[in-house]
Amino acid sequence: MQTLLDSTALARGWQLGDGHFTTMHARRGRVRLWPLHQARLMAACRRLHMAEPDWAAIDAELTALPDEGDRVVRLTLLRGPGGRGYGIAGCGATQVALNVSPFPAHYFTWRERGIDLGVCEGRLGSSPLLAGLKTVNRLEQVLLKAELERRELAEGVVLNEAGRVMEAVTANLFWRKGDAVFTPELANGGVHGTLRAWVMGELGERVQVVSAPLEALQDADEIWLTNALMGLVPVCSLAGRSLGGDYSITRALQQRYEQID
Ligand SMILES: C=C(O[C@@H]1C=C(C(=O)O)C=C[C@H]1N)C(=O)O
Ligand SMILES: Cc1ncc(COP(=O)(O)O)c(C=O)c1O
Repeated sequence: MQTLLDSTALARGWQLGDGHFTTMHARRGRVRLWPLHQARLMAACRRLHMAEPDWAAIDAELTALPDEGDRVVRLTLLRGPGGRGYGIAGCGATQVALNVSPFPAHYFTWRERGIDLGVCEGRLGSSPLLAGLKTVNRLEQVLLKAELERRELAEGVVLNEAGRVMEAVTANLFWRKGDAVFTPELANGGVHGTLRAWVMGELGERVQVVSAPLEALQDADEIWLTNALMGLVPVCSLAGRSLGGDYSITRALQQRYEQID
């Protein structure tokens, strides 16, 4: 499925990476956590000074998804045609591409069995203007994913240049020490994940948003990753050290997440 994309809008996307996107899980024809995806898209449009897309047209497309199985639905918004160079004055309506693809089945295995988490050598740069946004500029993640592939790692913790824990390559992360739950502060980089927002809503004030060194993770009783496709994935070991197998919060959150659309 592909909609409403013309070559001039693609030109800004190709030439400048001038757009943002979200990747969603559709189950039996319904996009899970659509309100959180839409809220992030709206926030990104505001921060990037992009016009909002035609939400009614998008709703119509999403409503027409096949009522079966699991699918990946990627919604990309690119700034409309116009402007000169970087300039955005006079750019037209935001352009939309909706792509549906098969769901990566290994994420179901990851949810059940957990994964071994590495620590990436590559670091994230500081980018306060773009922090939290899922822009179509994802070259840092492309390079980090290349590192995972080279080292045959399922996923890896990514630090920033100051050595603070930021996220994983394709996911956000949480950890628990005793009763306290933590997630990295993302004021200078990273993606404000929809599943991260959902977990923070579920756990409320129990979650502390912190700037933490790798040692905090190494000292954790439980670690889990989140993204809209993988859901909540328990971490069995960090850099080769077992975490002890207590997945209590991860399992409780997984159960709650299963019950919602
Ligand atoms: C780049 C996309 O989505 C991100 C990347 C992955 C992945 O590499 O597995 C998964 C979810 C997103 N974080 C995309 O084109 O959907
Ligand atoms: C770098 C990065 N961080 C975090 C996330 C998690 O975001 P979400 O929960 O919306 O999937 C993703 C992908 O989805 C990502 O690519």
